[in-house]
Amino acid sequence: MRNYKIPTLTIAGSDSSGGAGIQADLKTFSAIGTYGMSVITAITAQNTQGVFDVEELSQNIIKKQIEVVFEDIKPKSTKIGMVSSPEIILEISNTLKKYDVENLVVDPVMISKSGYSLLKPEAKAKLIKYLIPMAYIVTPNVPEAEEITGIKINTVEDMKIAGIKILSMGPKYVLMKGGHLEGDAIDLLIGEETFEIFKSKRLNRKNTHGTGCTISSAIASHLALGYNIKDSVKLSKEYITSAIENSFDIGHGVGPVHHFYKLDEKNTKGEEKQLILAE
Ligand SMILES: Nc1ncnc2c1ncn2[C@@H]1O[C@H](COP(=O)(O)OP(=O)(O)OP(=O)(O)O)[C@@H](O)[C@H]1O
Ligand SMILES: Cc1ncc(COP(=O)(O)O)c(N)n1
Repeated sequence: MRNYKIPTLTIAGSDSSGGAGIQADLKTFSAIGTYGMSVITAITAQNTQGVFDVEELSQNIIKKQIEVVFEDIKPKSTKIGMVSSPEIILEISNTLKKYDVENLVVDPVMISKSGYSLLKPEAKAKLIKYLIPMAYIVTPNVPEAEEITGIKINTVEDMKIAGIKILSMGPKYVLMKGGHLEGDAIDLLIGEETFEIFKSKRLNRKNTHGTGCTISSAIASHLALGYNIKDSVKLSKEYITSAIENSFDIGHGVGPVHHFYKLDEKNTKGEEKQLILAE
């Protein structure tokens, strides 16, 4: 059910090496089949080996990007990733409040896989106060959920307790991602009357740069295409599992996951299209 005319927006940081951030989000939107748009909050000088520098964009240009997008092409879903500072969070929250924002996915990005702090410590309280309550779904990983709730997470039961605490902060749903625990990769979808477990085998792969950005953008894409929350998470979990399974070595550090661009089943003459894979 791809629809290249369904607009989906990411508000996030740029990753110059293309594995995470805005670049991963736009690749995911295209692969799943929606029209991707972007509001850049910060530029990172980043590669597979780490984040080397960050420059935040001004509040003014962040606000203007959001305004001109919403006033021209209203997104069917919006995903928020790296937001960096308290001022940027306030600007995004105040600007989004002027619009009818559908399907807001908040990925509370804090620390990159390489250990660089992408959210200033003083911004955490603002993220909790302003962005989490606006969200349709929040997608924390284990360390992020620990930061947000103050609860230490070692087991799936702890994930559930922390997830329920985040739900009480105002979003409609929480997807607690268990990629950082040991054993199977277990994610929990928690809502007022919802509790679903999404489980996949843990894949032994080193190249997992951008997994969090990818699954949150996949959820945003599926919601925009009209899937309900459970199906959106189920299909997005399948997407990230296959993207990790096919992740590859590029650069000298932790490489990116692989985005599959599915072709539409039929071309305009109704013929089956052939996918040609390059070696
Ligand atoms: N080794 C793995 N094998 C299979 N699935 C995994 C693996 N690692 C992570 N996942 C899955 O990938 C998704 C992202 O989870 P993770 O907890 O890694 O997010 P994240 O830490 O936010 O990512 P990032 O480090 O990019 O910010 C989840 O669905 C998780 O279960
Ligand atoms: C701009 C930006 N946003 C998000 C991430 C998190 O992704 P990861 O944890 O895989 O490094 C990142 N590295 N860079």
